[in-house]
Order: sequence, then C-alpha cells, then structure tokens
Amino acid sequence: MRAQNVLKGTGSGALPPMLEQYVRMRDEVAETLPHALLLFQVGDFYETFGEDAERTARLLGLALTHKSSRDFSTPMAGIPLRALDSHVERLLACGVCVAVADQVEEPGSGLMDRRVTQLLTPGTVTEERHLGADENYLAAVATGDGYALALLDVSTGEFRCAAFHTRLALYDELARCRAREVLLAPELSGNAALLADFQARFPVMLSPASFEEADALESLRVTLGEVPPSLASGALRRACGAVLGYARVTQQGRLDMVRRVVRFEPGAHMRLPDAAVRALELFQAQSPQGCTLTDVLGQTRTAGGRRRLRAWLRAPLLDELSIRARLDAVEALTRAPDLRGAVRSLLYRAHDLERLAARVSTRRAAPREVAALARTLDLLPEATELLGAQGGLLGGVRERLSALPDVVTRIRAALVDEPPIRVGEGGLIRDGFHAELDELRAAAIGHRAWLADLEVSERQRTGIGSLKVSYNSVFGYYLEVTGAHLSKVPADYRQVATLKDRARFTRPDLREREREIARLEAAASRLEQEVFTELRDSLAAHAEALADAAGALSELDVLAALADVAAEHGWIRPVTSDGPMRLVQARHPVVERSLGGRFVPNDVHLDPIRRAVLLTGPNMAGKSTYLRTAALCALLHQIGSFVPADHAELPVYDAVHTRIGASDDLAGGRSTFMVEMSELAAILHGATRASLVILDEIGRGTSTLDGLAIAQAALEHLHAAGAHTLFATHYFELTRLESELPGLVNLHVAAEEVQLENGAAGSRGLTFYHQVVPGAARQSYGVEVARLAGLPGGVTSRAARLLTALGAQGADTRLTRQLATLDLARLTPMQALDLLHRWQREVTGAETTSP
Ligand SMILES: Nc1ncnc2c1ncn2[C@@H]1O[C@H](COP(=O)(O)OP(=O)(O)OP(=O)(O)O)[C@@H](O)[C@H]1O
Repeated sequence: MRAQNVLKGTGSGALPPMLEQYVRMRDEVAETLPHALLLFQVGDFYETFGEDAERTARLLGLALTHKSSRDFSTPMAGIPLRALDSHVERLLACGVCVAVADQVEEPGSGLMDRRVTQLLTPGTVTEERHLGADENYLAAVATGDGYALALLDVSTGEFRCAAFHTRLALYDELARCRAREVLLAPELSGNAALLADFQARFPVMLSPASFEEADALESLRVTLGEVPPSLASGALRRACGAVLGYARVTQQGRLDMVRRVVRFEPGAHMRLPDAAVRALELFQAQSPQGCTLTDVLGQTRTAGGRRRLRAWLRAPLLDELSIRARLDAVEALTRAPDLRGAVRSLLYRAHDLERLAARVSTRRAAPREVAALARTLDLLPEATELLGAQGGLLGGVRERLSALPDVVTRIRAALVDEPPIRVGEGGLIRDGFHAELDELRAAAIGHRAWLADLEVSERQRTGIGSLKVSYNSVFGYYLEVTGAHLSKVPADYRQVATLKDRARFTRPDLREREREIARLEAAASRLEQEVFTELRDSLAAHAEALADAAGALSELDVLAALADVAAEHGWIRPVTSDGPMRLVQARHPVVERSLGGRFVPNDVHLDPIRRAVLLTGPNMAGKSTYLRTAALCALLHQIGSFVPADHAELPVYDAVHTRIGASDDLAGGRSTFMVEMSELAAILHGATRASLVILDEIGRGTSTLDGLAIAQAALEHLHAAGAHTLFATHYFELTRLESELPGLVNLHVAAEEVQLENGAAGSRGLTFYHQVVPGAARQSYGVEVARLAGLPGGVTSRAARLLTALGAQGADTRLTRQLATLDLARLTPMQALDLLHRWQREVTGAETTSP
C-alpha cells in the first residue's frame, strides 16, 4: 500500500513537509523491500506513522501518540535513538524487516536531509549485536528439473548451492541449515498447497524477491564477475541470483564479502535426514534441560570454530582419505597435550575472524572491529610457529595461516590501541602516522594550551583570584566572575550571561580561538575518516586471504576441540573398515556425560552377513541408548572424530536413518502415527546396503496387530535391502524372525525381577543392568516399569492380574498360534481388522462390533 494511504491521516490539509519526506522514503523502501518498517529519525527518536505506528506500538508495547499540524493528524509511535538495537532485535524476532532513515545533516531551520542507512532483515543482518554465534542463512528455493537451493550467510560471505531430486531431500537440507529467512520462487509461493506445506514445516520469514532469469544472471555477474559454469541448471541460477539480488538490496549494494559460490553435491556427504539430526540430538536436545552432541564436542574456542563444527556435523564425510586426514590431525593433537593446550589458549584470544573479514571486505568494519582484527591476526605467527613441523591437515592449516601478507603492522601503525566506537569521535589515528593530521592536532593543542593558560594570566591581569575559564555548549568558552568582583572586570570583556551571584563574559580573541579549535578539530576528524577509510580499503584488498586464514583458524579450533574431548574422556581412534561395524565397550557420548561412571558400555557388532539386530528388553532398559550409541559412533567417525569406545571398526555409511520416539505435527495436520509412517516410508525408500538404520518401536502408534504387521514387514524389507539395521521393539512375536532371516540376530537388554526388600509380601521390583546380551527378552515388564513410575498400587496390581489372565488365554488361542506363522504384511487392512476382532474375542472373551 502506498505510504500516503498508510498514514491514515485525518484532516483535509496538505501533508507537512516532514511527513511528505517520510511518505516518499517509505514508498522508495517499499519498492525493494515491500514488507519493511521504516524507522524515521526525528531528533532523538526514530518515529513511525499511521498504520505502521499502530503496528509498531503493538509489537513493541509502545505508547501511541499523534503527529498533528494545524489541519492534519496521524498516529505516531517512536523509539529513542539509543534503544534502536534492542527494538530492532525484537522486530526481527517478530519477523518484521526494518529500514532505518537517519538525519544526515546538522539541525537547521528547514527540512532536514535524511537517508536510509540500514536495511535489516533476519537473514541478512551483519552487525554482531543482531547475530547469534551460529551461522545465519538466507535461503532461496526454485524449481526446474528438480529443486534448487541457494544458501548465503552474509555475515561471513559463505555462499553455497545444491540441486535436489526430491522435495524431501531439499527440505532435509533446509531444515539442517536452519535458514532464518527464505525466498521462494513464484512456482512455489504461488501454489497454495505447496506454500501451506512449506510454512507448516518452516516457520521462518518468507520474503519476496525476483526469480526472473534475466535478473538472476545480472546479479550473478555483478557479484561474482561471471555466471559460474557450475550453475548448470536454470533453477540453480535463479535461486542463486535471487539470493544475491535480495542480499544486495539489503546490503545497499555492498556484497563484496561474497566472492564465489560453492556448489555442493548432496550425495558427496553422508545423508543425514533432519529426523536423524533431531533424534540424535546433534544440535538441540529433546528435553529443555537435555544436553546435545554439540555440547559435548563443542569445546571450540572461537565462534568460527563452533560454526565449522556444526557444518561438519551436518555433512559427515564419505571420502575415506578425508576422514583419515582429519583423524590423523586429531590424533596428532591428542598425542601432544602441550601443543593442544597452547593452541587452545591461543584460540581463546581470537575474535570472530570470519565475520571480521566479511565486515572488512564490505568496508563496513568499525574502528574497534579493525582493532579486533589486528589483535586476532597478531596471533597467527604464534599459531604458525606452534604448528611447526606438523604435516597433513595441520600442515595445511599452518600454510594458510602464514600466507596472509602482513596487514597487522599497517593497522598497528595507523590505529591507536583502544580506538573509539565511531570514526567521527576523534582520537582514532595514532600520532606520527599522518603528517598533516599531526599538524592539525598540534595547532589545536597550541590553542588549547593558550586557553588553559588564560585562567592564570587573566587572574593575574585582573586581580580576580576566583576567575574561571569554562565551557558549555551554549556559549562555548567563557570567563566567569563572581558578583563580588564584577567591578574589576576589564573593558575588553563582553557580558553574555548574568546569573544570580555571577556573570559570564567572552572576549573577541576567545571567540577566535574557539572557532579555530573547532575548525582544526573538524578538519582533523575529516582527515581521520579519510585515513581510516584508506586503511580499511587497503585491508579489503586482502579479503580473500583474510577469509582463508579465518577458515584455517576455525578448522584448527575444531580439530583441537575434538582432540581435547577425545583425550579428556578416553575416546579412541576408529578404524575405517570395509564392511563390519564392531564397537567394543561403546558408550553414548551424551548419556555417559550425565551418568558419569555409572554408564554401562556395550558392544555392537554388525557385518555384511549379520546385518540386523532385533533388540528387546523392558522399558527403560537402555534400548534407545544402545541404538543411538551405534549411530553416534558412526557419525563421529565420519566427521573425523575419535569415538567413545575401547575399540571401534566402522564402515563408511552413505546414510544414517533413524526413526525414534513419538512426535506429532499438528501444524502440518499429521498425527503421531502419520509422522511415524512418513518417516518410515522415507527410510525404506532411501536405505541402501551401505546405510545404517536405527528403528525404535516401529508401529506402536496404532493397534497391536497393525503395528506388528508393519514392524515385521519393514524389518524384512531392510533385511532384504542389506542395510545395517538396529531394531528395538516390544513386539516379542518378532523375535521368531531370527530363524527365518539369516542376517538377523536377537539381542536383549538384561533386567531382573527381584523381591522388593521393603515391599509388601510378593511385591516385586525390577533391576536394570543396561547390559546387551544375546537372545530375546522373556517379557516386557511394562507393569513393573509402570509401578516404578508411580502408578497407584491398585492400578498396577489390577494390571498384573489382567496380564496373567490375558497371557493364559492368549498363549493357548488357536489364532495366536496361527498369527505367529502368518505373513502379516500381506494382509489387506480389512483382513487385518477382521483378524484383530477375532483375536480380541478369543483372548478376552469380549464381543466387539463388526465393522
Ligand atoms: N548403558 C547404560 N548404562 C547406564 N544407564 C543407562 C544405559 N542405557 C540407558 N541407561 C539409562 O536408562 C534410561 C532409559 O534408557 P532408554 O531410553 O535407552 O531405555 P529404553 O529401553 O529405550 O526404554 P523404552 O522402551 O521405555 O523406550 C536412560 O535415560 C539412562 O538413564
């Protein structure tokens, strides 16, 4: 809507000039960012008007006032200048983009000149105060023959893209990278069903952008100098172009931090669906007080290192040589505790070099950021020396750290050690760096010295001992004389103010000196700005080398952190095998951390022959933990980390699939069972001989018979596909499959029923050993676990009696025996339902209504 209409003004009069300017600027902003809120500086406030004022007041809880002239009035809401950052943060969190228009001239009598100085959107902010430490992606999605995704982190300049064959694979990647803002091509945003599905899965800000091929090509050429040949498909070009075009607008033309696009092959890394990322709690715990794998591994010392670790976890390696190279580096660091300690304490002193490099390349870095850059670059020679004779990846890191030309000397020579926050504040450039600046400063100092002496000399000249030379912003410098001495005031003093007991005076030469000081200081400030800009530009010329060094430092940080975790917790280097997974005394890295020495390690063994394990055991015995331990060890191996075990042989898995736990998707309109089945479907379609599949209690979201049928059929399918499968279940009926499927073995988690010491006669409890042993469990102990959980005694004893009765009848029924031999997966839903009713009637004697 045009801004004039948004004003909701009352009255017939023409708009006051300032509101006319507001309307014009708001319309201009709306042409590029239609959804942005314009914050318009008026003195000490950023104001919003009309509908925007109502929206701002509501979102930020501000008081709504009115801007009124003689015959015009419109709602107005404003925030103080000094509170801009915190309010912008809240607006961005509410999914509102912000344009900031600042006054760009000193206040005078007429309408002040204003300019849009910042366009802030969640996916393109670059100021440290609006960013978390993690990556901050803007994403664009387009379709053609498949799906194309472009990801840009403006804060570091990281720019990646990929093509996907299926929407599910695209969604997985998008979920993993947690984009904060997404641009959808019209073929997606214009399709109501697709859009609704997308919004249900990704509650992020959707922003409008051009996906026209011609615009995209132009954006690519302007930013990268050419259209990279790797962007072979139209969809990739459109997605990449849209991201660049939108980011260029929000960065007001400055996208120098983006130098290349990396096209990544989704198939070049281990497939790790989002469901697995969530179930294995890589980045986010499932309970609020829970701990994640990143927490355990995340001993990184720099923000760049933390981002790099997350990137490694999102994309585990498939290439054996690359895995070995990382493992070699981690091993070298675990074997050299002194080197590791020195590297890690050095990293503690490093600032976020990746983001600083990006800020320098866009010529946005503030003085303190340049100083922080220098402090961090100062560490590089030390780091290079520490890495001394290291080979492999660490040698590569050393090379990249030492390849940077010496820019620190230049920064140190030009900048003072503790520069001011802003350029115009003065005191930024070191004395002796710039002759003309030195002259200006010396002259100003001379005038100030004259002023400082003035008080003494005037006291002597006038004989007024209490005479003072002071300064305020209204009169500038003045001479102050108390009432008792007014008669001694010389004739060349001109009175400028009279107070109750004193008077203030000036003199023509005092005015002259003051003007001169102001002129010199303004000239010095301008010159400082020029010198600083020159310095920053000269740094921008090294942006590529800076980004390289930043990448190397992040990598060193991750390797050192992985080595530290390994050394501290007794993890061992895994051996890459050509088939078997053999873990001896493996531990779950996160659960072990919380249980300390009480964690019971277990062995895992899968190979091309013994390729599936069916794990049974009581509730709470440790089945899920066992499954997750295996998956996490596989994942750790492929990011190049040591693993928590006494011995580990692991193949290179092409994917880790998991189906664990219950979750529903109410927003997406899918029930718990539907979510479970959709995830299972994706696994069954995607799992290969080289995949690791973790299934925990498949089929429990529906009736027993349906669930059992589905679980068996899924297990048979995975067995035939040859995937390494760990399958935990409470369906004891499935354990008989061991004799039918040659690659399947039964294991169970040991537990024992014991007489309770203090319990009533006959009352029994359960001891968990958390030990995985061969064979199938004998029973589920569900009622005992319910007792442990605190169900009322009456309920648990009634449940125990029912269980005995059902068991006695069920064990004998003809149908139960028949069921054991049936291929349940072949049943139609109607047959299954019919069986269920007959079985219920036989087991419980209850009549059920026929369908
Ligand atoms: N190996 C172990 N050593 C010590 N404690 C363990 C071990 N494994 C699991 N536990 C403890 O037992 C708890 C339950 O484990 P887990 O969720 O793996 O059991 P489960 O058999 O999958 O249960 P359910 O069938 O009810 O889902 C864990 O939270 C942990 O505290």
